[in-house]
Amino acid sequence: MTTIALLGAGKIGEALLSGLLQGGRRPEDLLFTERHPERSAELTKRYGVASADVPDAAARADVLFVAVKPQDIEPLLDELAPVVAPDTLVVSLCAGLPTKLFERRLAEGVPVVRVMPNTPMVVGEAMSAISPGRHAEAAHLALVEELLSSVGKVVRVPESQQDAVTALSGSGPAYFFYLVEAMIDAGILLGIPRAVAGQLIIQSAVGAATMLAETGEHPVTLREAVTSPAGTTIMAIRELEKHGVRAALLAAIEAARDRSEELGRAHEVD
Ligand SMILES: NC(=O)C1=CN([C@@H]2O[C@H](COP(=O)(O)OP(=O)(O)OC[C@H]3O[C@@H](n4cnc5c(N)ncnc54)[C@H](O)[C@@H]3O)[C@@H](O)[C@H]2O)C=CC1
Ligand SMILES: O=C(O)[C@@H]1CCC=N1
Repeated sequence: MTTIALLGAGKIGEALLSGLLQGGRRPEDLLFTERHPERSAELTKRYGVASADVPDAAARADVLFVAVKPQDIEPLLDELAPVVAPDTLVVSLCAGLPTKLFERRLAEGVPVVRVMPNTPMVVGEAMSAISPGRHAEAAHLALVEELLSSVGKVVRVPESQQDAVTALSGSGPAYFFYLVEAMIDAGILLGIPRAVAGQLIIQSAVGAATMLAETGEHPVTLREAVTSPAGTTIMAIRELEKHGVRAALLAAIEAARDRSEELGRAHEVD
């Protein structure tokens, strides 16, 4: 059985740990490293998975998932460099960091796969985009695809698109949460109790997302079906257009893409 170690068990690391267990991986085939001892103890208690230090994880695991913040990567790379064997697969979940960074710092030939997942991983509905580094072969990509399929959907993209993917689906759930939050506020404005407004908006979001996923219809077609001539919806759409919501989304996602590129440039390699 493949042994998998998660390096950094925060929000994404824990979501992956939990998803891999739900997908049938045994606790004894999983390990994690975590710099906060109380966090380690909590996770071991919750999932029955042992913690390890970085050299131990590198010695025992076939696959290392790197799930620390991009800003915390350098000390981890210092620890990993002397202990990662060339046949260990390194999978980075870090926003912005190019596979070249890992290839430059780790032993020659170490296969690296870059992944951009998202937090719906906690409910098995992640969208993960994967890209191979220079030494990653078809079998490595297939293994990463299989592992991430236990926590959601997976697509393959060229690494040159990963900063854009980070802005779209990596950060994407935050934009939907923001929209839901604003719509619940609108319910409060209109005098609906918060709990009822929440129920109305969340079920509308679930229904709309399910229609998008299951009907295969274009979002424009689905929106037009809600928008009756001289009805209520068109009055709201006019306000959204007047306030530049579409342009704001384009600019917001472009800014997120730029930040992902900037996070990578902080560790610039040729
Ligand atoms: N939160 C999100 O929605 C997404 C995050 N990501 C990426 O996933 C990575 C993790 O993000 P989060 O889980 O949100 O961050 P987080 O801050 O919740 O988790 C990072 C964890 O790594 C631990 N850590 C840091 N340095 C360590 C070291 N040297 N050894 C062991 N543990 C160490 C920290 O104690 C923390 O628990 C980031 O690189 C982020 O860009 C990717 C997609 C979505
Ligand atoms: O905000 C961030 O930097 C991370 C990466 C994508 C989603 N969250």
